[in-house]
Amino acid sequence: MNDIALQKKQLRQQLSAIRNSLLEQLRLQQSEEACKHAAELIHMNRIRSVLVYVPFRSEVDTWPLIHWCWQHQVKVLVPRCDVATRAMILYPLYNKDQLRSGAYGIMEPDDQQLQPSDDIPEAVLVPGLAFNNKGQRLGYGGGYYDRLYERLKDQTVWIGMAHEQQFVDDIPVDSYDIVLNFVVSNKGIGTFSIE
Ligand SMILES: Nc1nc2c(c(=O)[nH]1)N(C=O)[C@@H](CNc1ccc(C(=O)N[C@@H](CCC(=O)O)C(=O)O)cc1)CN2
Ligand SMILES: Nc1ncnc2c1ncn2[C@@H]1O[C@H](COP(=O)(O)OP(=O)(O)OP(=O)(O)O)[C@@H](O)[C@H]1O
Repeated sequence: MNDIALQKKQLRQQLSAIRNSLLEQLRLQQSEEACKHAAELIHMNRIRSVLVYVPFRSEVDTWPLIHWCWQHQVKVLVPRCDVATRAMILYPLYNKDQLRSGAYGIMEPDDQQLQPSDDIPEAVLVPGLAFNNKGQRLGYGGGYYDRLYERLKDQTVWIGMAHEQQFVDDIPVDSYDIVLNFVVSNKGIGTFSIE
């Protein structure tokens, strides 16, 4: 394992422990606040479609934002993992019943009920373990969002979703890692690298 890979692994362990230690009530309250800020950002930028992750483990809970999007005619897309190629396939989601348990135990679009979409979302909400104020981010190591980044890069707005406890100064990065345009947390909206 190279140096950066090792550093990523250590930071993952450290930050999963921090995120998992947040009490449920605090996590939900912070998620509500982060979703409110994300909705402001979507509204201000007149974004009409968003790729939203379905939360698992102790991630920022995105359900309040999904409901907000449905109420405000913002199209919601959710990803399904193709584990063999580590690609994500995007599906429009209209209600909760269109999800079923999928790869890694994450709720995914049920392909018996839904058709994949070729739509390019105008924004992508990115989950993660650690974020910093340069727009860098550390995920679980599957490279799923990095591959999507390679595919969509400048065609969409990249928004990290964080609990305030997930901010760190330095994140080890490789050349293929996402650079986020915004990181939204319960504390508000952080902006980076906007051309
Ligand atoms: N809600 C949500 N959906 C998502 C992601 C995410 O981070 N959050 N992903 C973002 O990419 C993808 C799933 N990626 C994942 C990658 C690895 C593991 C996982 O369980 N990894 C093991 C460690 C494996 C190892 O170190 O070899 C673990 O954490 O125990 C889970 C999800 C796609 N969907
Ligand atoms: N664009 C890409 N094309 C092919 N492989 C890639 C690409 N981006 C990343 N990878 C591979 O994916 C693996 C995981 O990368 P990394 O550790 O940065 O994941 P991560 O960003 O934490 O995970 P995720 O995006 O799933 O949350 C690495 O082995 C890397 O080589």
